[in-house]
Amino acid sequence: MLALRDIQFRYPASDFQLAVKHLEVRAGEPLAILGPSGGGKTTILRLMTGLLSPDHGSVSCGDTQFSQLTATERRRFRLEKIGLVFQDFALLDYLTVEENILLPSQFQPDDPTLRERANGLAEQLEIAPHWHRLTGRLSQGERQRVAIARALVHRPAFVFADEPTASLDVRRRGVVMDLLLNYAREQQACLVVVTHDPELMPLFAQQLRVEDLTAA
Ligand SMILES: Nc1ncnc2c1ncn2[C@@H]1O[C@H](COP(=O)(O)OP(=O)(O)OP(=O)(O)O)[C@@H](O)[C@H]1O
Repeated sequence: MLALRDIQFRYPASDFQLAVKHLEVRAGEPLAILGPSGGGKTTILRLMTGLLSPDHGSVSCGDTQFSQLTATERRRFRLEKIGLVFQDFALLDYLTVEENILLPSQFQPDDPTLRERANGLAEQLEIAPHWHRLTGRLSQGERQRVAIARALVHRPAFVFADEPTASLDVRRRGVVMDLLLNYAREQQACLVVVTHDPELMPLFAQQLRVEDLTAA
């Protein structure tokens, strides 16, 4: 379970602030984060993943509370337990699709099934034909799907995706959402998705509107 308690956050030298009294995301009960541009969706995702630290309150992923970890321990926790799809994908564009998908899992204990799983995800996400191409030479939609494969390949217990369908056509939006939701259900993972897409709302057990957080 992901839990946020009594969170207050403000960027240094900025008026923007967030407050979250209490929020829980359980396995199998995916959360959608909604709100206007600049409303704080990415900020709350960064708080949930330990990339930002709140000024007050606690964020826990399972038994792990980020504030009790050193910076190195947080990085390791993210590598092992979290799958993160960034809004700008955060790919290394001088590497191939294969290298981008498998890179984060290089730092984990040897898992002989990883390559097979990476191949399977590439097939499902329809990026297998690009396997040996540099991601810098792919379209935005193709790059977005590489980022999704990379986020899921190591079977993380927590998955966070920032507008993971923003660059995709309608059919592939469906493919990606099915993949994320099925993954969360089958692996009993916690899933949080930032989205602007109202059509996706019925797919989520919970919804969080950032407008409700900034007023506090
Ligand atoms: N590093 C930063 N320092 C100061 N202010 C920031 C920083 N990053 C974001 N902000 C501000 O915080 C607010 C929330 O930004 P955030 O990126 O969380 O919004 P968002 O809802 O994800 O927006 P979008 O839908 O456009 O991606 C914005 O007003 C933004 O300008």
